Amino acid sequence: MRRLFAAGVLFAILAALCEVVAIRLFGHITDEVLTTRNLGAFWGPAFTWLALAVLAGVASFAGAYATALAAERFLLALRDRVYAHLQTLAPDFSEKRRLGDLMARMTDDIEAIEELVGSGLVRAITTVASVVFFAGAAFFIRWDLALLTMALVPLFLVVSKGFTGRFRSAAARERASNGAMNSVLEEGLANQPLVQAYNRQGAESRRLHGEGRGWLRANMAQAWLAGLYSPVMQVIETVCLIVILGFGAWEIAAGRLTLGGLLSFAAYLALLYPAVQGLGELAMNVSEAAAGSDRVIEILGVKPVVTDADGAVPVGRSGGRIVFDQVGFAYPGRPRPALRNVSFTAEPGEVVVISGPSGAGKSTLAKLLLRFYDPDRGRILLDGTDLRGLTRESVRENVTILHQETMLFSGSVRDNIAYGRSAASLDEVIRAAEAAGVHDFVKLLPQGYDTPVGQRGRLLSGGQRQRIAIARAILRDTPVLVLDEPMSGLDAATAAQVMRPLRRLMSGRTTLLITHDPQHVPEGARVVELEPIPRVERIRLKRVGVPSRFSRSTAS
Ligand SMILES: Nc1ncnc2c1ncn2[C@@H]1O[C@H](COP(=O)(O)OP(=O)(O)OP(=O)(O)O)[C@@H](O)[C@H]1O
Repeated sequence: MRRLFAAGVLFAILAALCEVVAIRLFGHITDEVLTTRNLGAFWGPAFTWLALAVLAGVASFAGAYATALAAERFLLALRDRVYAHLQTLAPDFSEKRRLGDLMARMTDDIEAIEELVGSGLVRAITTVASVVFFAGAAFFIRWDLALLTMALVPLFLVVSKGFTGRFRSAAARERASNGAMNSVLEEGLANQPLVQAYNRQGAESRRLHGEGRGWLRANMAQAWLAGLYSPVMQVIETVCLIVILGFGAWEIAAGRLTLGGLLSFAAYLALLYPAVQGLGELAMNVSEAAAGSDRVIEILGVKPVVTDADGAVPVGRSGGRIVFDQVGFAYPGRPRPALRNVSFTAEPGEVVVISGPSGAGKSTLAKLLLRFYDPDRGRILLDGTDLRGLTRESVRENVTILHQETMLFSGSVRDNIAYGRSAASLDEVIRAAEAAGVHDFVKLLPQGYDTPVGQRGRLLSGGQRQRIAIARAILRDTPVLVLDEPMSGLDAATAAQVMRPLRRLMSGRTTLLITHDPQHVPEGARVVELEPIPRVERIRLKRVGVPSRFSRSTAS
């Protein structure tokens, strides 16, 4: 990639050099052919000029192509990297943020970084090189005239600096508005059934309009600055050219300069000033890019709360013995613990029911088992080994979770069932589907297992989605299973339909069944009852030193 960018720079410099020589030839033709009316001296320089023009064309094409290719590759690699980083953060990270805004960062704002360190840098180098060449050539013709010209260059830079600061703040507002607008769109479309059922279409449109107006204002501030920049620069440029021409005319009259010399000098200036102006514009582009890249760098700067320890080892297929040993945990930045002093053991193949009222920490317990977080106190053991000593990937290879809300991708039924084992054959998928009670309704779908399930599986019923998730879990076949309220949102009849495949799924696996509904507690299963930690209790306990009444574990 670096080589491609370097090739882009070299080709662009070659094209600029060709222009320098071409202008010199133009001066030569003016003095040797036009002024002297000697047509015989025309052809040599004319053909050289033509050859230079072709060479410049090829070089500029090759430069543009190499830069674009490098830029696109850079973008691809960067997007992959940011996405991979996002996937190392606990899912709560995305849940706390607005999805549309995150998506804007992953698309438009990532392009901004490329502008900054890729094609922007190439343009900066080539523009600086052009300035040096054209200025050098002008010096070569008449150093004193060139010096006069150079004296005016700082004027360009001062003016462009004034523009750049304002442009940057407008660009930052524009990036933020873009993210906000995307969020409103994403939320409004994802929650469309709610929006329409609650007659909130107008309110949602107004929200979008409100964010859109912010975006419009920020864009107009940028357009105003960009629009004003060129005319201001052009006026300064014209003043410079007039001064130079006037001075040059005087020099010609005095016989110290040829007409060809003055014309080439003016031609160099005609290229030099736009190049200097280009530097100013580049500064504005960089400001815009910096505003976007700040937003991406912010994501890259977030460290995952859990990483693999240095000596972490992968665990193979475990026997499935789970021990929670005096586990305590508070979410980062939350003073109040979500779990305190939780202890229980789940033997291989055993079903342990995790019960307790809403907010007691049941789902948090599942997150700790999957190592989205590590406990602040105590340990969680898998087959006797602390999870912290195992790689996260291998722990998750042993645990399958069925979330409260069924998550499906927009692919086919088959893709969704095979999500945890993409190499599974159709036969294996069908076997899992049969065990999960999916096969019967899939047979009736228009394209069978290839039928698309729609965005998040919305083309299926809640019970069907749930059973597809069960088939997915059956196919994944891990020794440990976590069922997080598997019946929530299902009516009694559908819950009954789901119950049988669930039992099949649970058989032979260590299962943590999270539920607060006693109806779904299998007979004979042990129950670990979690109680929420009241806000005041923590303070009282600290003062009087009463042991926690939190864990009423029946086990270990
Ligand atoms: N990502 C988070 N950041 C901060 N606090 C959180 C987060 N997730 C949950 N909590 C808090 O932790 C506590 C336990 O939440 P958890 O989701 O584990 O409860 P739960 O028992 O599963 O509840 P429910 O039965 O309603 O699903 C709650 O007080 C909740 O507000």
